[in-house]
Amino acid sequence: MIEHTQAHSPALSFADVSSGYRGREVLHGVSFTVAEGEFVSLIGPNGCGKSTLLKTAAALIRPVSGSVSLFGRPAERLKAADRASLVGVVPQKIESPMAFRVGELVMNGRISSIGLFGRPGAADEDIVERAMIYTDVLSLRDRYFMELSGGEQQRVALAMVLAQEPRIIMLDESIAHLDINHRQEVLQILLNINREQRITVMLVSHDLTLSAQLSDRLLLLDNGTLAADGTPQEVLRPELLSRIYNCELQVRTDPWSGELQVSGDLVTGRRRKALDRRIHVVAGGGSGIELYRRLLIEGYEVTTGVLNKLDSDAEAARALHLDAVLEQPFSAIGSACYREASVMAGAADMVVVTDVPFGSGNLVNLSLASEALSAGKPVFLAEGIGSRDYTEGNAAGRKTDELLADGAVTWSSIHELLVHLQKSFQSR
Ligand SMILES: Nc1ncnc2c1ncn2[C@@H]1O[C@H](COP(=O)(O)OP(=O)(O)OP(=O)(O)O)[C@@H](O)[C@H]1O
Repeated sequence: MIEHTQAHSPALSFADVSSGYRGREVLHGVSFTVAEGEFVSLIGPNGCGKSTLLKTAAALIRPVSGSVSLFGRPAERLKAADRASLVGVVPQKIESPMAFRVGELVMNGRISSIGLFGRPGAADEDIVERAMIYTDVLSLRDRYFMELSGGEQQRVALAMVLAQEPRIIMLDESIAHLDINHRQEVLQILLNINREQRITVMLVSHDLTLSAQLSDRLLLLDNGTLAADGTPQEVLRPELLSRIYNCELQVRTDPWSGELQVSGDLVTGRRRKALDRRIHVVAGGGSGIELYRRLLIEGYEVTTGVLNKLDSDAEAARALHLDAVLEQPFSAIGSACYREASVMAGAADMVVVTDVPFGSGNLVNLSLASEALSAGKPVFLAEGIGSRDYTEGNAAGRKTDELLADGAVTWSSIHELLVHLQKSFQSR
């Protein structure tokens, strides 16, 4: 253990940290502290910045602004050996030179203590052996690391970090490849060293139920900002999770254990029943792709148009086998295509307008929404059409105001839209 760490400083502290990669800021002004001895899980959707946060915490990435400290010491000023005695990281992807055998690699965990050119003593050998026994990799000692399975590699990486004897261990989805037996064992090891030796643990996990079960506290990241920081009860709120993960999620309390369980809706029957619900989507410029995908996954029939040929939404509609009305490339929508789309939208149960920009060429598509409202069909408009209005005299904005006055409803995320659609169908 190194000297000079502050007695009562947090194990990890982020103060207004922005960080990322060359030309790409991923974390934006993140602040939190982790007390020594806490077990914290870092959760959030793919790409929200969890690994980047871990790398920044372990001083592998230097923040663009703000400061990171480990046990009261500025992370960027720590020497490599000091850092290794404070932080051990089990990464998501493990890279190791081909020629390393497992035993040598785990012994590498001791380098910060014995020095690069020092010889391991009996105590080091014992620590390494213990770490390998704990993680069940002793029998792999003479195998080459790169020849091991994903789960075996993860256990060796954990053995190396345990041999390092750091004061905080960070694991980046490191249990994802483990079978259930080894997963339980690894989690138990982490819990034991956390409870018995007050080693701080920070775990990145996509398993929200498991995170709640293990952790004192959860940090929820959303798009590089901290959306919530609190106990599992405080953070695992269905509305918050559904908004951030952009899908419908439920949180239940297990009546026997009192533990929180997070789940989504899955249709698990052998044959999914067609919903027999048709949505016409007014899109363009790529604004429809994600919506088409989500509506199809939810079981809706989807039609779309009028789009221009070669538009990315038109390409997506073709790839997804959607019925679509297509105008010539780079041309204003003509009356023949409009009439065709009007028939198509007339056959749908509801009309959805995406956050497509409107100009004089596609303004007429908004009339599909007016027609649907006149026919008594629900219409859902992406928020902010007025701010993407490139028509003369703000025609799209004015048309939107009319649609809203006539009963159209706005949506700001696909998840919110899906909830609207479901409610509308239920109330019909
Ligand atoms: N080396 C890199 N260079 C440039 N961009 C990167 C690099 N590593 C990650 N990114 C980008 O930074 C963003 C955040 O990535 P990060 O790996 O931190 O997310 P994550 O929350 O850990 O995701 P996941 O749950 O999918 O593992 C992503 O958009 C990713 O593409």
